[in-house]
Amino acid sequence: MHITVIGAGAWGSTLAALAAENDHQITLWSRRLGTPLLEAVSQADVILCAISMQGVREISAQLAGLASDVIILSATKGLDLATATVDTLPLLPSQLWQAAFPDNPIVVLSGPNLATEIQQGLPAATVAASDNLAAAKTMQSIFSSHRFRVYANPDRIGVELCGALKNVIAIAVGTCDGLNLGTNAKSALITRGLAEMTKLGSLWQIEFSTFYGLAGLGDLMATCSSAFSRNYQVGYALGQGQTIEQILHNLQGTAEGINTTAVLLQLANQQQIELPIAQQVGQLLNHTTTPQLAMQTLMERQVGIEHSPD
Ligand SMILES: NC(=O)C1=CN([C@@H]2O[C@H](COP(=O)(O)OP(=O)(O)OC[C@H]3O[C@@H](n4cnc5c(N)ncnc54)[C@H](O)[C@@H]3O)[C@@H](O)[C@H]2O)C=CC1
Ligand SMILES: O=C(CO)COP(=O)(O)O
Repeated sequence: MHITVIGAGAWGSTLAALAAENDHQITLWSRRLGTPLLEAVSQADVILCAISMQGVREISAQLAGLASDVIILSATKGLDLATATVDTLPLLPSQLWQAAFPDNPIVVLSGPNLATEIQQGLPAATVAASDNLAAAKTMQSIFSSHRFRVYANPDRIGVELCGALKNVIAIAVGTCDGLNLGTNAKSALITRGLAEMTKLGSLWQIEFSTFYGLAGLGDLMATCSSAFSRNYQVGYALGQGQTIEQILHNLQGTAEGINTTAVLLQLANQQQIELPIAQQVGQLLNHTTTPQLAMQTLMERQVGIEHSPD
């Protein structure tokens, strides 16, 4: 098949290499290359979008007149700040694609997939999620190999939401590690982070089981335990006392959790819900708390019942 990969960053180039290993024809497009976007997609059977969240709306608007059988595969992990209004939930990247191309099959690729490890040839598994199961299975056949296992899943929105939310928790867990607070604290934060993710998921009416799959718990574990994760790196450096400005100056690549935190804080405000971890991450990023105080605030919250929805 002919696959046009939009975005030649860490993830786009890694996915392009996986598909090329399976003898698919690849066109890699990046805004830096100067090739017209419409020319890059003119032969495509599949358009794989692996750019940062901030570019998805703009790029999807630039692509007009696609044949309705072109599959759109979204690999971005974020939430759209512009669509978080009082009456609507913020849109996920695949929903922006669906709005631009209502007749095309849309698939989301998400899972514990640190690009650096995959580039090193290490094994990994992921999820291709779509309400169009045939399209999800096509993605399985394009990307699966002895070192990359692709599971199909019908819960596109749930899988995609997990990928966006875990980045916020990874910033918190990175901060905890940067402060050297130990394994018990880290485990507590990951587990309560998963509870915060499922609480948010109920707004989208997401299947509980999705949170316990590769895109949920799987990706949460990977992102919260690896120094390759940019979100974890942001948190770790905050915990070590750096400012967000210093961190962003040195960061290689995108840490989507920063913008996703801003979207979640807006959502928490609109829906009048408490998101204890995201709220502390937001304050850290806005310089209105310190790493030590953020962790202390989480520890000193009123204790409650473990599996209560609040
Ligand atoms: N690196 C990883 O391990 C993984 C990353 N992801 C997700 O993939 C997405 C991209 O991540 P990376 O490739 O790692 O980031 P990166 O920072 O390496 O690359 C981002 C790419 O997006 C492009 N881009 C940004 N804004 C754009 C715009 N307005 N118009 C056109 N292109 C634009 C950049 O030119 C660059 O090619 C993120 O949403 C990330 O969460 C998902 C799974 C794994
Ligand atoms: O999503 C990822 C791993 O699955 C990559 O995480 P970072 O964006 O934090 O590097």
